[in-house]
Amino acid sequence: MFRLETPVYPAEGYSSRLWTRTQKQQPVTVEIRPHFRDIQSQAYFIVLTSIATFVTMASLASRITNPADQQPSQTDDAANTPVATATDSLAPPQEEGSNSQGLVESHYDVEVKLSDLQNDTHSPLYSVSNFEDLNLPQEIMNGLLAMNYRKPSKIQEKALPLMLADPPQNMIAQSQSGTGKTGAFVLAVLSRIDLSKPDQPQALILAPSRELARQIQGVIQSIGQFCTNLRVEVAIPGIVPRGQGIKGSAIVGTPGTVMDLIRRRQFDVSQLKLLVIDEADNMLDQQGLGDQCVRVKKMLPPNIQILLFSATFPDHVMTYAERFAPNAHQMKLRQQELTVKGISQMYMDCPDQNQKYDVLCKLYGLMTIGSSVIFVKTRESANIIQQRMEADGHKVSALHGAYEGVNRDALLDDFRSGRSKVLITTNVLARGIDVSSVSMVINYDIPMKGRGDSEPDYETYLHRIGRTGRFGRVGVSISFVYDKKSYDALSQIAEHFGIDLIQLSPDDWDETEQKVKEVLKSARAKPEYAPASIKA
Ligand SMILES: Nc1ncnc2c1ncn2[C@@H]1O[C@H](COP(=O)(O)OP(=O)(O)OP(=O)(O)O)[C@@H](O)[C@H]1O
Repeated sequence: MFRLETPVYPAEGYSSRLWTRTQKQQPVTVEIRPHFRDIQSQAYFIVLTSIATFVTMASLASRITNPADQQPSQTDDAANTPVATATDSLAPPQEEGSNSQGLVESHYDVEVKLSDLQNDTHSPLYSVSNFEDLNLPQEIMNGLLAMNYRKPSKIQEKALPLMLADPPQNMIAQSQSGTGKTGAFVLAVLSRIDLSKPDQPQALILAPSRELARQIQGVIQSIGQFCTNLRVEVAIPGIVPRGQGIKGSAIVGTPGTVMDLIRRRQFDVSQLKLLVIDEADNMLDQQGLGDQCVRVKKMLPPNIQILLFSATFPDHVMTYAERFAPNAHQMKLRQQELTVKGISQMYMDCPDQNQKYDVLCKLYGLMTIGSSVIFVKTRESANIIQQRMEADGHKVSALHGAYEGVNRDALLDDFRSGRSKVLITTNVLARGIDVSSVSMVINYDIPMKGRGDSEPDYETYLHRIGRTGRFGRVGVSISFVYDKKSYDALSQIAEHFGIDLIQLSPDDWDETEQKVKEVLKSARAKPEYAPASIKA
């Protein structure tokens, strides 16, 4: 039996399955039904198109994890629209000096032995094979070696043979955040392209933001560093001059820009063999970039192989994805398996909205143990919080869709390199960003969606917190609640994913510090990790 210490709310008359209302400031112990754990201990299954083959892969002994993001409409990635109150959607970049490498974080006291995790049958990083078994060309193997990728993760091991089989077949692949999906499709891209035609686009990768497109370009270049003549270009706003063709065997772009380039005949798609859509649920959602992706697809060769990747595929998008990528092999996760065990999910019960800022400032010391990302709802609040924190002597930067592309690139590069350690942002960076030093994610505003922000945005929550705990590392997420609405929303998110949330109190900073440090200084992301206070 598991227990959760809950906070409680000033507002009257509500209760949730995970948290129960009680008198203000009086924690109450709630029993969490074992049901969710049982469900979690199943999961991850592969559905092959004709025969549904279920492969039990993981038993998530404890839930200590994460979620996601959502998107606006029609525009490329919300860049260059300097609307102060606007919200942004997704995004991510390319990291310098991060990854693989025994997962030793230089900035703080965290060491994860990847080999242990990859031998744990319950881990999404587990695999039975080695890269040698995947019959990859030697130059790609050399690239993996240089990146210190010793063993494939589960998604890489399972998806790659299916993606590379001939005749090519479509693929819809889901795996938790930070488990190597990018590596998986990059290996497919590099294996499929003909390096003797470096200027001829053969693979197109679509991503929801310029940051993620740049990051993916970097991963292709890194894994493909020994592939002679490899040329990878990005198709993002402001990069390709008018009238000039985009040359490269692999093109990574945002859908709006790619669409424009094809229409203006700056992008020769005639020889494209492969279309990859990263963050595919968001990209295909008609509320987001779906329309643009459909238009792009219509302009591509009809027999192109389509690969769709994401950590989340809500049911309504999955139906659509199956139409977009017909007869696809599918690798799916069950709902209760979506969280990453290395992420300890906490929440702070703030006295009221105004005091959220004070709580944030008090957390600053913990945020700089590693690097941190603070997610807020609007560009305007990102700016305001940045200005206030700077005025109060803290070093923070802000990045959102109102900035010019080059500024966004520079801000993210600074964050990757550790020149800046605390980044305030909107959902534009919620998806895909891979910066291994990120040890803390703060949901200053709980992600909401729908008309009037009427419901929690489950996927965005998962993607946001997935900016930490990358590939077996540990991390902490802290979600701020301050009223009934935010409390209920987080409660629903916890229930949706079967998460045990850990409460932090703004009245006891010693305890808060101890709980956070206990996670960040732990030796590795143990599957069963949970602070003693919430253990059975
Ligand atoms: N086989 C591997 N061995 C070691 N490190 C790896 C391996 N595959 C990927 N990585 C590293 O793990 C980190 C996370 O990988 P990646 O960004 O591909 O995750 P993802 O599943 O695409 O995440 P997200 O859901 O956030 O998009 C990266 O730093 C990457 O370099």
